[in-house]
Amino acid sequence: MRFSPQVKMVEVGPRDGLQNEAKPVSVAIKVGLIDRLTEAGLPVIESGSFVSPKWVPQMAASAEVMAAIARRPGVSYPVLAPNMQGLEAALAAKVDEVAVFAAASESFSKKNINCSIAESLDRFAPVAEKARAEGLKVRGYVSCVLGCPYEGDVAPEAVVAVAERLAHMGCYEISLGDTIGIGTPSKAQALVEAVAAKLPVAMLAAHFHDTYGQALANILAVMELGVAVVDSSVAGLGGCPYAKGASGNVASEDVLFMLNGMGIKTGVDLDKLMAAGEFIASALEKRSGSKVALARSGCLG
Ligand SMILES: CC(C)(COP(=O)([O-])OP(=O)([O-])OC[C@H]1O[C@@H](n2cnc3c(N)ncnc32)[C@H](O)[C@@H]1OP(=O)([O-])[O-])[C@@H](O)C(=O)NCCC(=O)NCCSC(=O)C[C@@](C)(O)CC(=O)[O-]
Repeated sequence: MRFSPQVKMVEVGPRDGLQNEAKPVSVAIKVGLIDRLTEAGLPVIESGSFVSPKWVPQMAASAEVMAAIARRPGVSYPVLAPNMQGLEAALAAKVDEVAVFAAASESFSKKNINCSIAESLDRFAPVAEKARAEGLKVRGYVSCVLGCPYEGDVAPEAVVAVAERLAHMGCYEISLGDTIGIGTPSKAQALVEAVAAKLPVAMLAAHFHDTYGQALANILAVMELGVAVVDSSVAGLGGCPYAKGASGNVASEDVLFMLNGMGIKTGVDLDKLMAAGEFIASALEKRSGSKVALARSGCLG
């Protein structure tokens, strides 16, 4: 199959990236980051998470963030909502999209959201129903699609079962999360083939962490099968609080550099994206996790 001529880049840095920061990140910095990402032309910017502040303190001020960002018409600013309480808070914050997040591994589900996979899906169904009734789009995540930090290998059938349930409850897109970044291209392709046997490939997003340096290769591998939605995190921010040692998502700058080089359209401006990456790396006093950013700043070689 030929690559899609256009890829939708879903920026998850302000949520997936920042949720893992040990030191508090101020609302002003989060807003500064999201506004710069909007300026860069990203069509979707996951901007917060209405989860328990005891579980993920870094996302506690998501309502303030949502109130302060400059929302550009046509751009979606989703937030995570694990239950009705989260959805009510998201509705009060006037979000346009929510994401529910399940796992393909029982142990991860328990550690991450304190319930079994089946319980989580039963909990998400009314959340999705109400969100859609309120006019919101609903996205579904499946974590641990290529491996689990507690259980090791995860069978593609386990992922397929969860992805189907999420699709049936009305999720318009299913994001396949390699939470610990352990997948390799042939495994990523086998997974997408298994899910795409049941759901349209146009519904699938690649959400690959870069722990083992495989993310870009895995993205390319699944793009060969028709995947045209890619989640990424500016400056390669993040990890997962419930997957120790997992590094951030693949860096958005690196994904965009690859797509630009292949002539694939995204609508995202690399220079402005790099400016957003520099802003957050400097605010966090960290070196960027993007190879492109390091190369451009002369830090490589
Ligand atoms: C799901 C729960 C809430 C269950 O947590 P629980 O303790 O089982 O919930 P509960 O219903 O028994 O409530 C306990 C307390 O939490 C409060 N609470 C309950 N719900 C909410 C809410 N929505 N917002 C605010 N507060 C909430 C509730 O009010 C109560 O407060 P208390 O009476 O003790 O003061 C908890 O486990 C949780 O918040 N987990 C969050 C986990 C998380 O955010 N993980 C990171 C995101 S997932 C991820 O990163 C993976 C992904 C998506 O990126 C894809 C990939 O890479 O794989």
